[in-house]
This record gives sequence, C-alpha cells and structure tokens, in this order.
Amino acid sequence: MSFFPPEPAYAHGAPTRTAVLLCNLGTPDAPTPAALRRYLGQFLADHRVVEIPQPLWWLILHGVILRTRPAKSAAKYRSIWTPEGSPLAVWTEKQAKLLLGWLGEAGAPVLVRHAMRYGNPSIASQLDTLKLEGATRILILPLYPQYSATTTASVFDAVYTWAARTRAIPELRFVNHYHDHPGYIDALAKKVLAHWQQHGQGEQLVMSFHGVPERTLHLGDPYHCEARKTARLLGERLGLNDTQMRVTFQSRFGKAKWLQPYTEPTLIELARAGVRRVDVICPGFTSDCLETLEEINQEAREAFLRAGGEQFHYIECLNDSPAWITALSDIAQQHLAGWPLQSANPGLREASRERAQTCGARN
Ligand SMILES: C=CC1=C(C)c2cc3[nH]c(cc4nc(cc5[nH]c(cc1n2)c(C)c5CCC(=O)O)C(CCC(=O)O)=C4C)c(C)c3C=C
Ligand SMILES: [Fe+2]
Ligand SMILES: [Fe+2]
Repeated sequence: MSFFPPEPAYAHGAPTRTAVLLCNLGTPDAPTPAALRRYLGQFLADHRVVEIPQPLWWLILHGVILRTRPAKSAAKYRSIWTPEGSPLAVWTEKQAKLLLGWLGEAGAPVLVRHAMRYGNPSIASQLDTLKLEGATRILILPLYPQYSATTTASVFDAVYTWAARTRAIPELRFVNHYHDHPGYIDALAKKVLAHWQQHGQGEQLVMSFHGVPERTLHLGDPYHCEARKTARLLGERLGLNDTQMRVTFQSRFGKAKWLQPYTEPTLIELARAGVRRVDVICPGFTSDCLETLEEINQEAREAFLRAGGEQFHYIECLNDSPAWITALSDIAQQHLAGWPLQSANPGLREASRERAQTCGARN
C-alpha cells in the first residue's frame, strides 16, 4: 500500500504548462440552512479564521453557532442570490474566464482556473484538475489584495495540504498581496470616478474593509496596515483630503474587539453629524458578495438613512471591470516572470529518453 494515492505521471517529453489558480473565499452551494451549515462548518473550523483553542471552540461551534446561524445566514443569502447562483461564485468564475482571455491575448498561453477555500470548487480538486491538464508550474493568486493570515495564509495552507499528499508536485509560486499595486488602485479609482460622473460626488467617501480581530494586528498580521495603505493610495489618486474620506472595518464576528472604527456606527455618527450623502466602497473585496450586497448595501444603508442621512450610494466591487482584469493580468505576469509559459522543454525530453528504457515511455 502506497502512502500517496496514485496519480497520472507527467508524460515524458510533453510540453510544460503554466497555470494560474485564482483563489477566493467560497460561498454556500445554495441559500439554504443545510448548505450554510456545511459551508460555515468548514469555514469556522479553520484555525486561521477562529483562533480559540480546541475543544472549547468545537463545543461552541457545534453546540451553538451551527444550530442558530445557518438559518439566519440563509435568509440573508436569499436576499442577494441570483439566477446564476451566489454573486461571489458568479464573479469569481467570470474573472477567471476573462483573465484567461487577457493572458492569452498577451501571447501567453497559460491555463487559468478558479478555486474556493471553503466550498466548491475546492483548491485540492482544481489543483488535481490542473495536473491532469498538464500544468507543471502553478501560480497561486488569492483574490485578496491585502494579506491576512485569516484569508491569504489559509489559502496557502490548503495548497500545502494538497502538496503533502501529492507525489509529483508542480512548481508552485504564491502571490502574498497587491494592496498597493498601481493597477489595482487604478481599477478602484476608475470605479469611483465612473460613479461620480454619473451621480455626482458625495460629501464623504467611506472605504469599508472586512474586519479581523484586533489582537491579530498586535500579533503581527499586516492586514490593518495594508488596508490603510490601500485607502491612502486611493484617496490620493482621487485627490481627497482627510476630511473627505473615512476608513472603516465591517463584518465583526463574535464578542471580541475587532479593528476599528466599525463601519455601521461610523455611518450613523456621520448621519447624526449632518452628513446627508455618503458614497461607500469596499476596496478589500474584489467581488460583490454577501458582505457588500447585504451587509453594506442593505443593512448599513438602512442604518444611515434611519439616523437622518438622505442619500447612500454604494459603489460596486471590481467584479469584471476591464481595469481590474488588466490589473490581475499584470499581477499574474509579474509573478510568472522567468517561468516559460509553455515550452517543449528539450531538457526534459532528453532525460526522459534515458528513463524510457526503464519505464517504457515512448518519446
Ligand atoms: C469568524 C471570523 C471571520 C474572519 C476573521 C473573517 C475574515 C475575512 N473574511 C473575508 C471575506 C469574506 N467573508 C465573508 C463572509 C463571512 N465571513 C465570516 C467570518 C470571518 N471572516 C463569516 C461567518 C462569513 C459568512 C457569512 C455569514 O454567515 O455571516 C465573505 C462573503 C462570502 C459570500 O458567500 O458572499 C467574504 C468575501 C476577508 C477578506 C477577511 C479578512 C481580511
Ligand atoms: Fe469574512
Ligand atoms: Fe496599521
């Protein structure tokens, strides 16, 4: 019995192929309590996401959270679900298709696929598929511009876990972050400018990032600083001064202190201080999803208007914007530099000719 499951051998002398795997968070398969239980069960059991020690966390997760949250979350997902599925899944798949076109256009015939850290298609299944398609070099590109151990590192964990059960591991490269990449900042700025062109400019631009527990900042997670830098660069690019913009953190989970200021209380405070119109963008999310469409565009909007605000303008995520796909392609190409994108690799053919005598492969 082998320790590693059998896998198809790379064909000796076959062309080497390079691939890009876009990795996003994941989303439930359906807006139902059962699908939410599966999704949240996998997501919240990840020690990168919740650092409460076992077995205490297991008891809370299975005893309390997975009994109550799935039904509540399913109702929220139903309010944003589309005929094609969950927005996060729809946009991520589209980004992979468009990126393939972009990289192909630039004369680089690479494979492009997308995977989800939680749910489907899983990172392991897409890496297996890429291997079957002949990928010998794979660039792991998380769809998180800001590095966080809760997201980026967790994607890397999933890749390492797959590699640990794989015999012939492709060459791997990892993109840690691109929070200050000029193409990413430009794509965000274009979204804001297009909105302003159509609707005029609000009194305040609120840039709302997903939060993380505050203690992760003190433990060395660079997420907070990277989010602040993205916001500063976007503000500079738009010519905003400090009084015209706010950086806030949303999606708090649990009772611990998370990064502050929190988004919704800030919006309420602004409305009470007499700000009539806010424009809100979520620069850390590359696709619209539950956290932007429901939490911001529904819940936060309602809170702002209830507190006396008059106009709440939500600026959608990068999604399939051409400037964003161009940025993704630039980021991918910078990290692919030095890797032959597709080659017959004569060196491999020579080596395999020798090996053919013992393994029977025909060259
Ligand atoms: C429990 C702690 C959580 C941490 C830490 C966290 C970090 C984090 N998350 C994103 C991006 C997304 N999160 C989304 C949903 C979501 N996030 C949490 C919890 C934590 N996230 C939960 C429980 C959920 C599920 C929704 C719910 O039941 O309320 C999403 C949306 C997914 C979708 O299907 O649309 C995204 C995207 C980042 C970037 C981040 C750290 C920087
Ligand atoms: Fe989250
Ligand atoms: Fe910081």
